[in-house]
Amino acid sequence: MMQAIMENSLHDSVRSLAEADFTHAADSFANAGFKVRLPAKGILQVVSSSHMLRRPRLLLSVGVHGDETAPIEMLAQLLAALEREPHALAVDLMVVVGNMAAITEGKRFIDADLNRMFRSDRGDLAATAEAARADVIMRATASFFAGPDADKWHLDLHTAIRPSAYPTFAVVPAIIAGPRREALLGLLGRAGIEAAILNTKPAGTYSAYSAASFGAAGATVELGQVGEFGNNDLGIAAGMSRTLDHFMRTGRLEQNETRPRVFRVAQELVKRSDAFRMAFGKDTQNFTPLQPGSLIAEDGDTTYRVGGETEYVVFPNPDVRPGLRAGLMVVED
Ligand SMILES: O=C(O)CCC(=O)N[C@@H](CCC(=O)O)C(=O)O
Ligand SMILES: [Zn+2]
Repeated sequence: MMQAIMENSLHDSVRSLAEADFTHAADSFANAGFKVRLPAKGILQVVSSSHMLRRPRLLLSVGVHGDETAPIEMLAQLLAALEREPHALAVDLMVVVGNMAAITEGKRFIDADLNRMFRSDRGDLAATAEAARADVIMRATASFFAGPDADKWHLDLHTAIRPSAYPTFAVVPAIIAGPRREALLGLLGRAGIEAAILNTKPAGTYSAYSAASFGAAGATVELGQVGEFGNNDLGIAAGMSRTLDHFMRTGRLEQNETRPRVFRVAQELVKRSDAFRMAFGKDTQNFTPLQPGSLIAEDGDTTYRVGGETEYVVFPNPDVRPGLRAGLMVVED
């Protein structure tokens, strides 16, 4: 994969971020007077050195799944522009390149899905390579978000495996409520995110961890589909790129009336055994509607059926390990 990046002669900044090399960024922000920390490989923290300044804290993570490359390209461009004028940074910023080994291999994960490990109880995932990486990321996240009074944000940027009726959408931890949820939906709408799923089932994801542990307003954001470096349609991510650029340079969110279409999780499909079978193909596109009462999946004695209203299937994946989420069924909120 890295060789492919070289051959495509993509911009150096993409290669640096994909290889989690923050040397240039660290120098640039440090020379501009920021406190820069590199708590672990693939993690950069840039904070104001003035205690007087109360700035929003923004965490941007990419590559939590190694084959989801578009957000890496998008963020590399944003960081490269900021590095050229580092004084413009108006937020405290943390950048995480999630699963570096998987990025190098162009795979979703090496041993197991990193985005199910942001919790203390990992069951039989505890011995995987990704568990150690999750520990490192969680420690760095805790140090960045320490303290109760800051305005905290976390956008975990992904791409989806299959096509979607809404090419851009977000999964929003339902624990984010009230004005914080409104502000987050405003940010997502401004960024052109078409749908937002309110999720009450955290499933060990990174954005759910930041929300539950530190009160960060945030989401997992799907920006199009999985693709190789150099083959991504970054136009899909252009709205998010503009919105993040504005936020990082002003510390403020633009006013905005547009909101994503809001859904909420009606049921989580958990694969309990290798007998798990879905009633439709795993390439079924996200937000495909299923009629009330229809069969969703069978798993030994367990049968999943649509409830009393139309449900839409999101992330259908029967290939996950037993014990993990094999899909979400969502309804209009
Ligand atoms: O397209 C798929 O099936 C998976 C895309 C993806 O990685 N989605 C995230 C969503 C995380 C969340 O629910 O907040 C994931 O499954 O980890
Ligand atoms: Zn992902």
